[in-house]
Amino acid sequence: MTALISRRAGLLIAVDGPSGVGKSTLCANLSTLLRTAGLDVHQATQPSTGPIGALARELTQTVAGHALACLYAADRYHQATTEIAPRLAAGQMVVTDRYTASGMVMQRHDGVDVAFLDTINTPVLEADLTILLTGAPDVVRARLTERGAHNRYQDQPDATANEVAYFLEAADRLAQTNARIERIDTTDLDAATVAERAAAIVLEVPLDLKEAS
Ligand SMILES: Nc1ncnc2c1ncn2[C@@H]1O[C@H](COP(=O)(O)OP(=O)(O)OP(=O)(O)O)[C@@H](O)[C@H]1O
Ligand SMILES: Cc1cn([C@H]2C[C@H](O)[C@@H](COP(=O)(O)O)O2)c(=O)[nH]c1=O
Repeated sequence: MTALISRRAGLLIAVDGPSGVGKSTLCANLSTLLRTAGLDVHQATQPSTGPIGALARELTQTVAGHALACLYAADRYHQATTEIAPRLAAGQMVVTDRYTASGMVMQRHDGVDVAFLDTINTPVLEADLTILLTGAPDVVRARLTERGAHNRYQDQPDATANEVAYFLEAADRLAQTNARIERIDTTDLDAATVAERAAAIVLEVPLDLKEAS
């Protein structure tokens, strides 16, 4: 897949996976470990903290389907050009909490078809590495329940099992585009161990990936 924005430096690391699996926890812990290792890390999140991201987050309760999918995709494109690409060009590593895979998955809950989601989520800026967190659905559900739902998707009892399956499918489709995906099964791992494994993976990403664009 051709990235439309050229990158001169820095790596884009996407952390993705089902709601409640531990993405935000990992992004915080991973960023700390990578900074300790001497890297200059910028933490991003999808939806972004910008105006389109705020709108997407707000409208998730009342808007559904194709319209919401396009709003999230618009936020991703805007964030790629205004927030992420400049950081990469300045030589920072960007760690993002959710990215393309979430776009390929989340509006499946609303019945949007996979081909449409894959098309609108063709990345304007491809992640150099996607770390997909997965886990047994009952374990992920328990984490989500303990933390509390953030929106209507997370309130649905069968959402977790569906998301676990949808993300694994999305990872397979991304892998077919030569995207680099690494899965971590978090079922039996504590948060510190997940972060250590993720940091080891990130630090092994070949630097020549930076030149791909
Ligand atoms: N490896 C782990 N083992 C056990 N609990 C964990 C682990 N990682 C995170 N948690 C806990 O699980 C809950 C959900 O974690 P977190 O908010 O990081 O998930 P998330 O994937 O970012 O969720 P969302 O997609 O809803 O934002 C939190 O209470 C967190 O402390
Ligand atoms: C990127 C993206 C996100 N969403 C939804 C999924 C979650 O319900 C929220 C983000 O909440 P979080 O608990 O802070 O992770 O946004 C989506 O529906 N589509 C997307 O592309």
